[in-house]
Amino acid sequence: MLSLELVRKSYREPDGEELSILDIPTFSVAKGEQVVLRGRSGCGKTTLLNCIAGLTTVDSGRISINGTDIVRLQEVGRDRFRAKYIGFVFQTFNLLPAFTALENVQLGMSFTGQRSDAARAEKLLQDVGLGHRLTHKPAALSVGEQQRVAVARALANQPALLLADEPTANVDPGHQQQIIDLLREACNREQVAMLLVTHSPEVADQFERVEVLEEINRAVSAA
Ligand SMILES: Nc1ncnc2c1ncn2[C@@H]1O[C@H](COP(=O)(O)OP(=O)(O)OP(=O)(O)O)[C@@H](O)[C@H]1O
Repeated sequence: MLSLELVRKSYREPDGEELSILDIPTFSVAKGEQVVLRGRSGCGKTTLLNCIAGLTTVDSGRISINGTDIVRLQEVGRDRFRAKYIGFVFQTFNLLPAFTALENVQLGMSFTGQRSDAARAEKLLQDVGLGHRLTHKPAALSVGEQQRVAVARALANQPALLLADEPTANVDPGHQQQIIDLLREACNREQVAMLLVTHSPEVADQFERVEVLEEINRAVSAA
């Protein structure tokens, strides 16, 4: 469902130098497959997720999701595609502070153009154990609860691909496993493919497929 071919991404340094971050000959994830992505700090994991989500443009290459090469889409088309097919759980949650937990999840739906479905949003929040926190705003939620809202929001549009960037990094150890279990259950239930970045060996050990970015990325191995 996800396949990358000859994907290159570099950043321009303040001194004008080009810094090559990604040079990936090939990488793919099958429908419903759950893959962990590891690698040293700064090797390009977040950059890769952002490229796959179309949040960052690549220099060249092909990123195909369900048969559509998102690199070839114009910005508006890419935004629509992302809203429809991709769920993203960020390390820092990125919840909208002025909106309640329920509204944050509903907003995840409205971006896709589908009618905002309060019943589904409520069910998603119940599934992550927050049925009693629907009308609370992020500031009134604990860090672990905020991350659970973010998980529910990422699933709101019934994505085909879930990208999770260190979703347990800011959560205490007691809640880490809960977040991982929630993500895995949701992916199993809805046949969602997942690419999960984590630094935690305990988390990585729970997955059948663990990829190390340095091993699939020529830019890093050459550095
Ligand atoms: N917008 C940007 N402009 C210039 N350099 C950037 C930009 N974003 C990231 N970088 C650099 O690209 C490299 C890869 O960053 P990235 O955030 O993808 O790494 P990472 O593997 O996710 O790191 P970590 O595990 O610490 O989160 C780093 O050296 C970073 O400083």
